[in-house]
Amino acid sequence: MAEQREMKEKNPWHRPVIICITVFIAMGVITLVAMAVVQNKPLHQKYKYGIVLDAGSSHTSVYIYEWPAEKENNTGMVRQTHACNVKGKGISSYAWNISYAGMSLRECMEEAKEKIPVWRHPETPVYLGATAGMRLLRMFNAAVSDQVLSSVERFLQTYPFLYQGARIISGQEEGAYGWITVNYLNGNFRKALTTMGALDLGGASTQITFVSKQEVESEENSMLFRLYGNDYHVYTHSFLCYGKDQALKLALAKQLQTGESQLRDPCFHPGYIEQKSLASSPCVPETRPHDSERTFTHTGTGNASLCQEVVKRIFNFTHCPWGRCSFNGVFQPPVEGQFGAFSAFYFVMNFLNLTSDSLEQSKLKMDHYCSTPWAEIKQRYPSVKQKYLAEYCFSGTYILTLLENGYNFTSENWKDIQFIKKIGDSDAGWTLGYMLNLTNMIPAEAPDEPPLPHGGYVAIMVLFSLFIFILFLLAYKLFGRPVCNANKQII
Ligand SMILES: O=P(O)(O)OP(=O)(O)OP(=O)(O)OC[C@H]1O[C@@H](n2cnc3c(O)ncnc32)[C@H](O)[C@@H]1O
Ligand SMILES: [Ca+2]
Repeated sequence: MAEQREMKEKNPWHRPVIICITVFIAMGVITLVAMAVVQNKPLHQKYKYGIVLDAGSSHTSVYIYEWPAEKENNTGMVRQTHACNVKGKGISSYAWNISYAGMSLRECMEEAKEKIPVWRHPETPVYLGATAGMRLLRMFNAAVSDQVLSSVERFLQTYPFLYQGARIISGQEEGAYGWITVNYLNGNFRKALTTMGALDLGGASTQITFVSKQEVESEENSMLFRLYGNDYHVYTHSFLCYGKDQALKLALAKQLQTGESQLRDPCFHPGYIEQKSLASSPCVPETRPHDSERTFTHTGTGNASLCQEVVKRIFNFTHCPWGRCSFNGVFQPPVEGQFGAFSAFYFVMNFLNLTSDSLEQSKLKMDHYCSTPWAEIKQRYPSVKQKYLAEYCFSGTYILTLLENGYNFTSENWKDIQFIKKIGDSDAGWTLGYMLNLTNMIPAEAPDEPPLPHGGYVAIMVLFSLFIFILFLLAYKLFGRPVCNANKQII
């Protein structure tokens, strides 16, 4: 019994004071950890929004982007939350029906109003950028292109958003913003990784943009960006009239040069026959404004190698005033690194199932595809829009020729081209880069970041608190003598 009492007296856990102290320490540790968690927990996510309208030559798309409000200046935070395709053709097609240009955007803008919380509307910027279709219209008739822009401007101003302007962006901007988009979405700027080039094929123009270690001989093709503390010397060029719709017009015009009204075309399937007219375009010298439209009977013969010969004729590979050129006398350093190829590069290569083939395999597949009778193609793909379907043989051949003979990709570096539509949730294209630039969301210098991420900070707090607690207990066990015990002995 006496032994038991002695053990009880020696065992500090039986004393209320010790129990109280221990409970207080435990509560202190819990409070410390809880405070660290609460203090550093991200606040309830509040998002900000931005709207960009891509007024392309073939159609307009409305993109909504969002980013956490409190992380406005952190890169990698902006993502696309919604995309809406405007019904009908691009705004340049309203040249003779101007008042409807703005109205055509109604459905998609109403959708944007619903998707973005009402209280954010007044601070949500809206930008409209028009590309090659409007560049061509401006060349064709500058007054009319101004009126079309005014029509969309007036319409967009009727919305409760923060209207930031509607303008025709330059080919250089289009290329550069596409490059910014793909590298931003891949996190290449943030991590200071090697960047990837961007290839965009639209309806009326095409862009090539990449970082080159070699000197860019022509000033108009050279751009310097300082992003996130690093300098990027970028080569970019936009070929107006070399989008896939205008390239087809160029190819038809070349073949129709002989003045015949019958066109036997190797770029269309055997059995394909249509009455067509070559609508006027500033891209095709033979059909300058006011020329009467040329009507002809378009018959397919389906031969990919002959088609490639036709396509090659729309490029000038001989004239080059620089050290080296792509085509039409345009300077281009040798392609280097990985490339992301999007828009029609993706639509067409994806349809033809060529996104992971070698250059040689792709050519063989094109031979087979182009020679397939039109009736069989229609039967095989009943749900595909007939205009696209009829043109895939031409478009595929055009893409292979543009990449190999135009930009000088080879069998060796063909695998460096990735045909992409989206990166994460966001479409590859110039719009995101445009908005990031106009809202200053990619800083020139890397902002200071906390040395530890939130999770790491909390984990370290917890571990240290536990460590101190255990140390305290150990110290007590080894050296501690309760004060009340000593008092008892004196009495
Ligand atoms: O950049 P610009 O030249 O102004 O043109 P755009 O912005 O209107 O051009 P897109 O990238 O939207 O489309 C490029 C072309 O691809 C066509 N296209 C779109 N979807 C397609 C699909 O699924 N299959 C084949 N072609 C398609 C479209 O009609 C255009 O001719
Ligand atoms: Ca485009």
